[in-house]
Amino acid sequence: MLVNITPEEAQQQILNHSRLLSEEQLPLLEAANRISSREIIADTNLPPYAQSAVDGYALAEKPANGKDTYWLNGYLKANDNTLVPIQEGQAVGVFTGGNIPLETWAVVPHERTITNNNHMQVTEIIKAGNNIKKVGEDYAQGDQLVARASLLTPAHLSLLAAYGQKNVVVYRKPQIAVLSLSGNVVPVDMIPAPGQIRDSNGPLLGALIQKDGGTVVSMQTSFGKTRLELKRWALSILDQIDVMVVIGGTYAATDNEARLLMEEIGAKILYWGVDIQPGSHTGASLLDSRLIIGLSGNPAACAVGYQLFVAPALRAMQGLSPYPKYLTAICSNGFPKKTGSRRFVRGQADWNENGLQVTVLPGQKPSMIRSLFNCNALIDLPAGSPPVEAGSNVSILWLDSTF
Ligand SMILES: Nc1nc2c(c(=O)[nH]1)N[C@H]1C(S)=C(S)[C@@H](COP(=O)(O)OP(=O)(O)OC[C@H]3O[C@@H](n4cnc5c(N)ncnc54)[C@H](O)[C@@H]3O)O[C@H]1N2
Ligand code: MOO
Repeated sequence: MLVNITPEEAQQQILNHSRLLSEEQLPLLEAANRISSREIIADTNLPPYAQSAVDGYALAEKPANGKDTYWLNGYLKANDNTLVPIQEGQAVGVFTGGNIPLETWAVVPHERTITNNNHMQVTEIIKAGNNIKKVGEDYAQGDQLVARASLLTPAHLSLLAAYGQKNVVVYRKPQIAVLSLSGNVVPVDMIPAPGQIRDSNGPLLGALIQKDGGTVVSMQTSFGKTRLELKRWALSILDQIDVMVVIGGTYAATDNEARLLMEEIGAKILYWGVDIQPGSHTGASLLDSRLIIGLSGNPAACAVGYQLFVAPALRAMQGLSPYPKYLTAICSNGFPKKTGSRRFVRGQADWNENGLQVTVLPGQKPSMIRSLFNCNALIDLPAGSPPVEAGSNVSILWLDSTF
């Protein structure tokens, strides 16, 4: 077992055991915000035929001197056969998105023409190819429509619909169980006695897990449960889940509830203790190839631990790049404390005319929830850093799933 390691070493341990999930096929609309598990290649051109971009007239050739009169040879409806080439001196009426005759030189919008019985005169200069949507100008046969492991956006859904894909194959959602193990934590619907607090970390993680594409299969507190009941619950839920997150009970040297529970159910401890603040009391284990991740109980420690250790696992399991982006930002208000261990300070990052700025949010004690509001970045301060002066550069992790 590794002890008191760096967050990068802990992430590596977790990623070593974050298996890519199996696939499922979903109707197109249900696939929004899911991760494609296959590359999709265009089997035809888009558009498949040359089409008109306007309601107007397809011309056989360039108008003489920029203006000319054509013989108007009827109208092509959107689904009419267009294999008949347009004849010299002719114009054919066409519709937006509809087919155009073979060998059309350009299409002129009807408001740039004057028609008189079977004659049509072009009133403005146009150029070759004007208002023609060329075959494959959007996507050509063989182009990549969706890369494997892409987050399916509204643009993807639109493109897949244009290609007639009613269903999409995606990675299934990671299934997660959350257990709050802290002795003084009670469920949300209970009135806490003196010394007790409500489980606020469970819902925090539940919401983050859903943002990161997971499903919360079960959320429990240890309140009122015997050790044996907790053990039975953990073992019974195991075959329904991919990851178990255990909150709290991670610290005490001899009475470490989280580690004891993991060991009692037969999990192999991968590491315990990570050299960071907040959230140093954190560890992970493996049971039947499932990860059990233990996070510190203090709310901000639990939140930081989720971003550093749980979110990367969920991303990796769905085929996404596990790591959040590291960026350099100007710290607009500074941070007054020097650091002992490496510290992850909650911040709000945004761009303005001076570049990327980050503001240290109020309420930085690990026991407080306040710093999670508006937090979209973790400021990564190295161990032994002096206080951060306002206006200096800091390194930030740009969070994918904000609080
Ligand atoms: N002598 C020492 N005492 C403590 C140390 C230390 O190094 N030496 N570290 C402190 C730090 S930092 C933390 S973090 C906690 C870690 O404790 P645990 O992970 O064992 O967590 P618990 O004791 O179970 O809980 C701590 C605290 O967190 C709150 N909590 C826990 N679960 C929840 C929940 N589901 N929702 C909301 N809040 C929760 C609660 O206030 C607990 O009292 O140890 C310190 N002590
Ligand atoms: O895990 Mo504690 O800060 O280190 O809250």
